[in-house]
Amino acid sequence: MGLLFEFLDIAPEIAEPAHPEALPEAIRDGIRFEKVGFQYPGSPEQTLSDIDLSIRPGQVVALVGINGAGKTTLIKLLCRLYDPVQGRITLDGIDIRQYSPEQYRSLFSVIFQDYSQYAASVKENIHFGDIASPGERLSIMGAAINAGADGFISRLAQGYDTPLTRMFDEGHEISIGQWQKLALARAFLRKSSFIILDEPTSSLDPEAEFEMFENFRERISHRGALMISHRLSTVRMADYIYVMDQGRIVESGTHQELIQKEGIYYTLFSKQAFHYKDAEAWQ
Ligand SMILES: Nc1ncnc2c1ncn2[C@@H]1O[C@H](COP(=O)(O)OP(=O)(O)OP(=O)(O)O)[C@@H](O)[C@H]1O
Repeated sequence: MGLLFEFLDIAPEIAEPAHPEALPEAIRDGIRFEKVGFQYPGSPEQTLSDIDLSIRPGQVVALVGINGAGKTTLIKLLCRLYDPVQGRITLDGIDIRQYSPEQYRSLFSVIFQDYSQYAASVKENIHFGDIASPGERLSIMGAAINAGADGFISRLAQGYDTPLTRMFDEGHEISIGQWQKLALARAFLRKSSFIILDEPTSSLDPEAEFEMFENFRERISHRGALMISHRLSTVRMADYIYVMDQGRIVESGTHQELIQKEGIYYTLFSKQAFHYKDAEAWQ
């Protein structure tokens, strides 16, 4: 089933439309959530309410909020692992329930916090999960460069052929941050239209995080990106930020707009900004 399901062992019932729409060849407007509500089957309460959100091609969108706010649930609906109970989600104006679920999901590369680590070579760790045909694949090295992984890979004794983990006699252990970069390279390798990152930088030190997101917008090119992060330094480089609380979007805007508002976003990140000692964080 590809990269998307690497991390998810759930497969709820999702209906296949009788006459599916063809996916757009090039995405123009992107994804829109329109007044979306959701309740997990068997759950007594609504997990998402009244969600309005959009992700356009080439745009980096961030989702922030305290634990349990509903961020991962929103991603599950975005990737059509569940359908809304109210409202709708559209891709270029068409309800996503009108597309074949499998084709629709192929638009997404998702990296969750507990991304996979394969006891295999660096090269194999990047191209596992690639469901595109060989002719369609971007080069493994290109994807690694895009993910900021090429530097450490080229310093390994056998470069891209280096076996990873000590399960091999000559296997190398790499750091969590380096595994994270390989997961990002895996996402870049696929010709997906959207990259979804759920806490992508939790294990990265500030320097590695800076490398990973330096010129990120240019590196995603025409793709749309949605990231969940608890780190101000990651979130503030997004084009647009949604703040969630108890299943609702309670604030949205650019970093600057949200700081000026002095609301929930401001409160969430004020302690972190103090640690950054970085005046820019507040601009
Ligand atoms: N499969 C499920 N069935 C029922 N309730 C669920 C399920 N998964 C999550 N929930 C509930 O939905 C709410 C939102 O959870 P979700 O994981 O979307 O939050 P989150 O904002 O991503 O949190 P975190 O920052 O901790 O990852 C929580 O109250 C959670 O307990």
